[in-house]
Amino acid sequence: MDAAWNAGVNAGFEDAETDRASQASSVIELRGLTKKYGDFTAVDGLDLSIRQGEIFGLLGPNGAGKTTTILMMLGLTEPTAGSSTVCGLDSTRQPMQVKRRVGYMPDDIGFYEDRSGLDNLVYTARLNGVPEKEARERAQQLLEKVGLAEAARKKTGAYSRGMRQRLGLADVLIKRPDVIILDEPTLGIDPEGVRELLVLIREMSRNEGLTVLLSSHHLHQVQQICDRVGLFVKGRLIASGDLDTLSRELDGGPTHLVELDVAGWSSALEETLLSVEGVLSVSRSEADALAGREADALAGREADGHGAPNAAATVRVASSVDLTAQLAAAVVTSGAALRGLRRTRYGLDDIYHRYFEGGDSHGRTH
Ligand SMILES: Nc1ncnc2c1ncn2[C@@H]1O[C@H](COP(=O)(O)OP(=O)(O)OP(=O)(O)O)[C@@H](O)[C@H]1O
Repeated sequence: MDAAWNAGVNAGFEDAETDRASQASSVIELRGLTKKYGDFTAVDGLDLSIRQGEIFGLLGPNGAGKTTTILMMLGLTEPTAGSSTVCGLDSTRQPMQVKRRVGYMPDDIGFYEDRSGLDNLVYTARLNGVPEKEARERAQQLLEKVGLAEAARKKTGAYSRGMRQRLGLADVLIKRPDVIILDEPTLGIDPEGVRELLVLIREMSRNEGLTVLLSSHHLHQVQQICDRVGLFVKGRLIASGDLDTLSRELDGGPTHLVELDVAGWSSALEETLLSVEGVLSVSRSEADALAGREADALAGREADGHGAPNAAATVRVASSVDLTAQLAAAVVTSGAALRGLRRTRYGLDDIYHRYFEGGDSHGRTH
């Protein structure tokens, strides 16, 4: 675990030149940003640049310091040290100006429950100085965009969680911000609702050049829409970059995964696969391993380490180079049958698991 933590890289800032180039177009610039509560350091010397139009995922477990970071960026809490600049404005000294340029959607977004979605949006627009007529027009357009046109006149108290989140997105967009900050935007929404909301966020960012900072502890969601991800643990950014960069930079870590459906799986074959040069780990999927044990038990076999001669298994082989051909050859030469083969990308969840939980991909099913 410690080694992994110490190996923490900041792939977004490999050298000073890249750093300067990113600063030139960066919309969010955090330098040595630190927040202490008494002796406790919630955010510890955070350096981060986010470029215009980028969707950046701040990914970390509960209590990592994501919300505290966001509050400092918005000027809602003062840093103990360091600086936060958003759209060229100092978050601490110019919080009102920052607020005008940034749309913030907290995880517990609140609306006037006895007013309609439309009225809530118009109210927010008016608060932000948008004239009444324009506010109504823009509210209607946004409701259309987020798929709430039909519920526009319904009281928000009767909205589902997913509808509230979509209204929340419209609410942060109504003042035409340059940046939107979404804190756990998909909390409590069903999978289909999550997918729709993420697609919407991405579309809006792409169409309107919006810079998006999305805080989440949901790996798959971040992976789906973010251009770059920062892994945030115990107040520190231990790595940042796109997925390929992260995979490459987290030194020695696996970057390739091959999934093999094998008939005739045995521990001898497992050894053979492990001995292929470049293989870092071989694991059976959990569901598959259970099914295998059941099959062995039904066949009256003891778990003697040799497995069942005809056992079907799906195994995941991780490596730092592409070994697809070698692995297929190893299975076939061993006398087992290769029923299927899939190359999968080494995912953010694998990286997350390795860094945040100190594990490896052993026995994982996705
Ligand atoms: N006002 C405060 N006083 C003392 N400690 C605080 C305060 N606010 C936050 N913390 C602590 O700082 C740490 C970071 O909290 P923060 O809410 O920023 O984390 P987070 O990554 O957003 O987590 P979550 O996903 O659970 O919201 C936590 O340990 C939290 O208990």
